Amino acid sequence: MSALDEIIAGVREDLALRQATTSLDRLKDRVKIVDPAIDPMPRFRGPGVAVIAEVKRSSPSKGALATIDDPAALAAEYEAGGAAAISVLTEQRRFSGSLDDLVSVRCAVAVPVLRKDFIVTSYQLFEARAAGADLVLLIVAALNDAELTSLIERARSIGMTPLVEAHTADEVRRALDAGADVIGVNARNLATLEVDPLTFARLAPLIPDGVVRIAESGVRGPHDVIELARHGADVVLVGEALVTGRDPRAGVADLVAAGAHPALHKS
Ligand SMILES: O=P(O)(O)OC[C@@H](O)[C@@H](O)c1c[nH]c2ccccc12
Repeated sequence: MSALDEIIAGVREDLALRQATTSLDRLKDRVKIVDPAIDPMPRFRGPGVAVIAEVKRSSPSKGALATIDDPAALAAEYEAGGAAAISVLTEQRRFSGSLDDLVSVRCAVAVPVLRKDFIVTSYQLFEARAAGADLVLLIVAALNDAELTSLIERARSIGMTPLVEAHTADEVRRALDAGADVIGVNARNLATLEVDPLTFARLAPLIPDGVVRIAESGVRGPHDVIELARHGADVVLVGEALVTGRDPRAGVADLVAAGAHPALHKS
């Protein structure tokens, strides 16, 4: 089994437990009363490189990264540093996250919040929206074409923006065919968990102008942001470097400053 298959098997078990205690109808009722989702597009398409800062305690490849007792406080620091959005890992077994983390973060910041998880059914989309998420991650490698198309449409129908993640040229093509307008190029191969830093440069030319290009994983600092911007990144998504760094607010501010450099004018 690939690393991704193993993670998804665990996700499905945890999902079955939640489905047994909270009905879809109950989630739908909650979705009707939460604040409407915030549109991240103006921030993503604005000048400079937008930074999505991630609340990430651990990962299958690196193990424990940071304790993060107060995800809301961390998110507030990210926002103060200029983050355009906050990503919250909600997967429990490998990433030590939860939907409760997302709820706390949503209450603490005004910027859009991304549910970062392994979404395989529309139930998880309603959970995300009920918890206040504005964006959801959809991983092409975890879904067939029909599932991908229907999850994109369903996410939009309840106001959320789908961030569709690809790691290969074929996955970029599948994302575009399914109607994605925000594509995350993950430098990490989720089957082997290895990072190839050149992935974004290789795949970005396959993503047409008008579709938001997000570079995900392995971004260590301002230098990488400049390099990714040169290859057409509109947004960078950063976890490890920020949660293991000394000052999350300054860490985000440094990335934002690097991406705002006038020599990097976006078309
Ligand atoms: O911690 P990093 O290397 O900055 O990476 C962040 C983010 O890209 C990574 O957490 C991620 C990208 N795609 C995912 C899918 C599921 C879980 C996690 C991820």
